Amino acid sequence: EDDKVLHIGGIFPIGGKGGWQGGQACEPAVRLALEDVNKNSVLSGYQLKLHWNDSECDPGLGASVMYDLLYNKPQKLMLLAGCSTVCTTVAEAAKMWNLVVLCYGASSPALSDRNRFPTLFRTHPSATVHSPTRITLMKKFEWYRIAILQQTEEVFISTVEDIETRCKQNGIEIITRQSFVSDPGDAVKNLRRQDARIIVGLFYVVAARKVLCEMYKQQLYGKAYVWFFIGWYEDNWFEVNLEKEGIECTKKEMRIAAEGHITTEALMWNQNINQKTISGMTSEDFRKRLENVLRSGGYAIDRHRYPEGYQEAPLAYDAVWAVALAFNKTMGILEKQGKSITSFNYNNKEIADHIYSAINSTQFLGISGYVAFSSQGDRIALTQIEQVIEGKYVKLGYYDTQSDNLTWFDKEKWIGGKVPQDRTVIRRVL
Ligand SMILES: CC1(C)CO[C@@H](CC(=O)O)CN1
Repeated sequence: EDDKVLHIGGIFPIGGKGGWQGGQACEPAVRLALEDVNKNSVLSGYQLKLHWNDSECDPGLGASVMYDLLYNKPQKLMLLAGCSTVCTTVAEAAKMWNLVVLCYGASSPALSDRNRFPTLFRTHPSATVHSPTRITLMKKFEWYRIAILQQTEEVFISTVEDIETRCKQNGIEIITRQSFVSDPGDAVKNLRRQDARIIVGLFYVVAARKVLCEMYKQQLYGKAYVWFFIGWYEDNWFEVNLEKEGIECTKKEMRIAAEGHITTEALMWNQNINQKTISGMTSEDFRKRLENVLRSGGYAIDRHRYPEGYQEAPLAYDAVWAVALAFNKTMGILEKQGKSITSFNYNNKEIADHIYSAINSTQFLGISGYVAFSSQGDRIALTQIEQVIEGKYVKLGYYDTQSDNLTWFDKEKWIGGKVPQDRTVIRRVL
């Protein structure tokens, strides 16, 4: 009967053009999670039911979807959302309805602000999760003089602020910070003028192709340079869409410029592919189930035509488990007080606080690896380091920020046969 059902709202970026349409794979992943949670009776007899709509990754449309969900019965106990812009809008408003918001696809560092977003949690790591990894590598290879090249987008601006803070704490000098809106030509020229050798690049993949071609044209690549790029571009990003995007370099030139660059990214799929997670599935089991659901949704998976959000799908799947485990914990506590979670309403801060503290302390092994939240609601995640060696990405190691532990495979290759230096070394001939 209906009173054994717990209702939640969902806002997925599916249609539209701007930003990230990751709801295409994340909504199917959430469907799988609801199936599993309801089958495994994680909620001791209650069923979890989702009511959702498409935000197109547009904050205005996301807000109207949220109002529809809140002003139409049944009452929702919390909201799932994706895209940083939509999560910013939804999470800032949700506190007025005493709703926890769980974001499965939001990387913006700005969302770690508990004053603006008091009820926000995210299974998607903040973009700042790369920073301690980059710093660890700089210290490992003794690079204490670095430069930053960034696209002027909010997510990269707040990421650079985080890098600057950590560089200061670690005695690493940032000799220059160059930014560009869409044409990186002048910014790359300024890097050369300042004799930058170790450069952290922060931009979306279309801008990354423009940077790479500029690097080639201005000879800012090869044995004397180390570039840090973001690791979540598609694997062959530096060889595709060249004509379409008016890139003036050939595939060969792009490969030459790309050789040797290092990437950092947050791990979104549990790397131990035979390890059973809380659902009983391994991450490989999940991959097979997800790909079947996507095929039946019309995606050409076998031709590697994945929908957007495929990479982040485990974050959406695990978000539902986090909600179910938190609700189960909350119901246990409320029952002891002779209360019920179904008596929650948007003005009931007491039950909202129980749900908040239950999520805050929820930890489990999910498809995306160990799931736990920081005091700002951020996902605690591992990062992976790779390097392009002979045109292909090779795993160099993993980094765990929590324990400051670097797992290194000693696979790195330097074009000049030795670790590039962070500055021109004048050899004094005596
Ligand atoms: C790794 C990426 C692509 C970063 O942006 C996220 C979307 C967003 O932050 O709006 C999705 N995942």
